Amino acid sequence: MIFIQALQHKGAAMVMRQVLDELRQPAMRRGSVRMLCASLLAASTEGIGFVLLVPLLASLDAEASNLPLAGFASGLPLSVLLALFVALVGLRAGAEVWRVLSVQDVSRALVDSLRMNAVQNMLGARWRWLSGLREGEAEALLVSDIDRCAYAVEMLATLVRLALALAALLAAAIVVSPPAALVAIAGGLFAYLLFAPVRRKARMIGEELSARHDTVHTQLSRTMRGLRVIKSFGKESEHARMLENGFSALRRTERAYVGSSAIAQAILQVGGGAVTALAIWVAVTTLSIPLPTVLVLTAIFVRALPLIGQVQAHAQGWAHASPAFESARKFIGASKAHADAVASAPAPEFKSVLSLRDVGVRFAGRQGALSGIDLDIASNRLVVICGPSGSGKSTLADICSGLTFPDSGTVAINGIRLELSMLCSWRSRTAYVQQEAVIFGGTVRDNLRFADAHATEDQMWAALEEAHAGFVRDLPDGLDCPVGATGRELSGGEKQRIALARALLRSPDLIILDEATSALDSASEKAIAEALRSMTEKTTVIAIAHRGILPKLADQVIRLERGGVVAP
Ligand SMILES: Nc1ncnc2c1ncn2[C@@H]1O[C@H](COP(=O)(O)OP(=O)(O)OP(=O)(O)O)[C@@H](O)[C@H]1O
Repeated sequence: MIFIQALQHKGAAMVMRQVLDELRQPAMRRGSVRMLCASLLAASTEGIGFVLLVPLLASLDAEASNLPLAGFASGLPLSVLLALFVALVGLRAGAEVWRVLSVQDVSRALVDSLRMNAVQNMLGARWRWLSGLREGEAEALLVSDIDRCAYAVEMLATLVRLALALAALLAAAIVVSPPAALVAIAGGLFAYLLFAPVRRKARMIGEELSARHDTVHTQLSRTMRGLRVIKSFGKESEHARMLENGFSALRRTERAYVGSSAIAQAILQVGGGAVTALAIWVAVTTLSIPLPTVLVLTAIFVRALPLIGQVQAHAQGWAHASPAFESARKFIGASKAHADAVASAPAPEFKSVLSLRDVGVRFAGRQGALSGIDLDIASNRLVVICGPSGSGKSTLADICSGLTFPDSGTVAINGIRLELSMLCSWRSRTAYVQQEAVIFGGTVRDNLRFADAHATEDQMWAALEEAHAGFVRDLPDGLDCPVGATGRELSGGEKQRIALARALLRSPDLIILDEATSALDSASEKAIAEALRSMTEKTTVIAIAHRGILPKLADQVIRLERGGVVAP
């Protein structure tokens, strides 16, 4: 019955299967078994404790010696019976501690495993799929959704414990008086069915709460990303109002959720109380059960009532948190379905020419981003790609760098066709610098070593000089100056120059710059453009640039319009 309730929301059976699949993994199997054993131990001690009440009453009252179980443990002095009782309570308390710790271990292990699974599959997915992810989608999933999975497991584990405890109490009631226990079961089932609409409403509010959480998360991450634009457009108060509306809608739903949970619990308590009263009335008036038995039964039912209330609360908690499993599994499944090509073959060194023949790229549900591209890019040249926004420049750069594999046509290096299996190897021969230069936390040195873990101090300074990033010498601690999120905030131009130095340290065959000089002043841009020109002695440079000095210095200018090459 408990699980029927827990499984009532849409697709819940599938989610339950997914959770059980996760719990069967070797890292969690032992913890899950420990969790189950502790729950069984706690539940059975509870049931035995109540059954022990019968000989306890029998030892106190001569009338109680007629009870069905009075003979059990007869002859034992009161002190021994009480000591047994205390031992059982102690055992139950110990089992509960063991259970809580096991649940923590399992839920944390599950979160770590899900998160690592999601991260690894995401990092291993094709760029084309990654670039199409909704803004903030992966972060929301990796941080909050996966944390909600731990909560769902805790809810489920508690539901199991409650189910076992209720089963033990029911077994105790059956041992004490089977007819009265049957009346209570029938009454309980009736009350359960009667209050189904209340539970349904509580579940719907739980689902609405999940949706509101997602909305607030998305609004917050969009605001954080757009702070500069919000401020420059003077939209601070408008945005604050939008967030306030989101927060208050969340609060209202949270209140409704708490209220509906409390009401559902209160109704369950009242219904349970009525069922208990009915069972006692039937026991005394119709079944003529002796008063001491009725007392023990009452104690059992009174203990069971709050447990039923807890079942309701935890089933709601599970219904609220378990959809996070579906999201996590869907994300992992999608990343796997878009897994990058396996790196099984080496790509040739770029010695003479990179050729594209009739290359086409089409994103799902869109017109082709590129079509019929025929190009030859000779090695050790400075090549500029230009064209209007959306004409396919970044897509072409992604094809050249091996981040994207064309849907049609071929790419060849020195006449050797680039196969899907060579893509990873080819990528390792290229370096990419994007417009929004990415600087990781840590020091300048850490950022440079990202490209080459064994780069020497001299190599790092040479790359920095070549990228016109001499300003690093003036930073406090130079190469060891903390930068990025954990340290000094660098300007857009400074970041671009460090990103360029990092790319150079990789000694690539091909270096691709996607508007990577856009944040520089004209003097720095000129200096870097000249540096790029001289870099062609050892590498090939492809730069996406709309204007400025780069197209003038280029050996080859490729102009794109609507996904096709046109005359420059
Ligand atoms: N991951 C994606 N999913 C769907 N469509 C995409 C994706 N990436 C690019 N596109 C679409 O492909 C077309 C070419 O995009 P691309 O980014 O290559 O153009 P671009 O010339 O670099 O544009 P811009 O100069 O504005 O950066 C555009 O219509 C774009 O919307």
